[in-house]
Amino acid sequence: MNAETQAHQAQLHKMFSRLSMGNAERRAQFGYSERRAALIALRKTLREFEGQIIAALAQDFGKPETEVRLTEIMPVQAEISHTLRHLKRWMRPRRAPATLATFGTRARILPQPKGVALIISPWNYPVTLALGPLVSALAAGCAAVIKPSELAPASAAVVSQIVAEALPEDLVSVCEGGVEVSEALLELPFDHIFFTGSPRVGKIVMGQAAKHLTSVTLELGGKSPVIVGAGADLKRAARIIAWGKFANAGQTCIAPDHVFVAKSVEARFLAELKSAIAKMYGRDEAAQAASRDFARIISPGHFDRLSGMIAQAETGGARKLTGGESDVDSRYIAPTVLMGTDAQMDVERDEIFGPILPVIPFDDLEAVLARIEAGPRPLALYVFERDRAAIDKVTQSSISGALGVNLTLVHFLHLNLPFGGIGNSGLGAAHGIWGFKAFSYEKSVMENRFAPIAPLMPPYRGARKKLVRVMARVLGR
Ligand SMILES: NC(=O)c1ccc[n+]([C@@H]2O[C@H](COP(=O)([O-])OP(=O)(O)OC[C@H]3O[C@@H](n4cnc5c(N)ncnc54)[C@H](O)[C@@H]3O)[C@@H](O)[C@H]2O)c1
Repeated sequence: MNAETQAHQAQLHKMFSRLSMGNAERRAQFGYSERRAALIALRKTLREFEGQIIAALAQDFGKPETEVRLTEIMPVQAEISHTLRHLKRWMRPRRAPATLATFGTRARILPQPKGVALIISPWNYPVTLALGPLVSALAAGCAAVIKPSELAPASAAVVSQIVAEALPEDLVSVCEGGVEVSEALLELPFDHIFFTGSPRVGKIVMGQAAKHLTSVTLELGGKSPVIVGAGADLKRAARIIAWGKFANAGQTCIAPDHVFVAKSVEARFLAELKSAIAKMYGRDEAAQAASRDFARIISPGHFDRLSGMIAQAETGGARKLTGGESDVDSRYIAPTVLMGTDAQMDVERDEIFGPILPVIPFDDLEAVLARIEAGPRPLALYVFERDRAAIDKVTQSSISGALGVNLTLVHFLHLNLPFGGIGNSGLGAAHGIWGFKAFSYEKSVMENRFAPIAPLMPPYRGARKKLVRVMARVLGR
């Protein structure tokens, strides 16, 4: 470890100590009114920084202004408003009725802040995925350290400014920087880690958390399949799938990764898909490249990875329905639909996380469900159908973080639903009360009023022995 790294680590240590030393005081003083005030301050500052947020995301990866408003600013505002409406109820201790064995006691469940939380966020929605979890942390009464992604540095700087402006530094700190900052932070004994990112790094985070037995929420990624059944409204399905895929240039954790389409409607679906893309982003290659509504790829590394996926698929015999054009300087990859891909190609094996959509025809829904079952658990699974029996079949027989029927993406906005994955796509959940619970510990508090405890104590002889035997029999029933 060099001197600079050592100095940096000492600095992080100091920051962590400052935050965690205030834990007991914070529990006593960061009550409903104070949490409410912090959330209102965050909402106000977010509004004041709208212009800077839009500029930062344009700089980081050409994210269109309207998409920024819709997916970076509005979701955080909505999370704050929802929390303000419900926080008092979430914080209230819940009465736990006595059971037969605990007759004579009074009990309640008291949600308490876990302490100091670490929020590690990715680059693809750099504001929403840093400040959204922060809303839940503050609601729960935690202090927090945010580590934004180094791949979206302008957005990370704005997140840092917003936090510094809205909240005291002994409550929330932002640590900008790369993997080394994340690694140094993961050495510290945080009380909860909320990680959003890839399954690969999620495993590292969980491994590091295990060293301190720190609890984790893991919001991960993976391949989210779409099933377009023979009974789907194809025009509507095509538009909704194209939007879900190509928003943020496909760099969305719950973006449709690939489409399975019933063979009987494949040709009509592909025609509708082509026309939906043309309608949204432009009729020809030049118009699409000039579209102000289509984002760029985050980094040269990801640009190369995605270009490699297209090249490998084409070499292996896949055909393009539309797209495939790219420009390395601006990191532009056109909305691309591929047909004739196979299971050996990277595009069918790895999470795509870019504007490439393989469309795979099927004869047998059972076989599609078996293939999904055989792979890692998806974060989202989408089905487009009008036939209720087919929808029910997919709903009952599949496991995924969420199931969207005749929609893509918008379940992220439903704050009365838990948002999270299972297995490879994550652990735990975010949003609304589930976000609050992620950062809270539910403490059992039990008071003795007139519980008959004395007869349970030794020496076990005579009448007492008999009584305990009868009690054990009755209570064990
Ligand atoms: N479930 C969700 O809500 C959700 C949302 C957005 C993105 N994602 C997923 O995130 C991924 C894309 O984001 P990304 O590329 O920023 O993910 P990533 O896992 O590469 O990085 C996420 C964060 O982890 C840090 N990090 C990277 N390597 C690390 C290491 N070795 N040790 C410690 N920290 C490290 C990064 O600095 C960054 O802040 C995709 O897989 C996507 O599906 C999931």
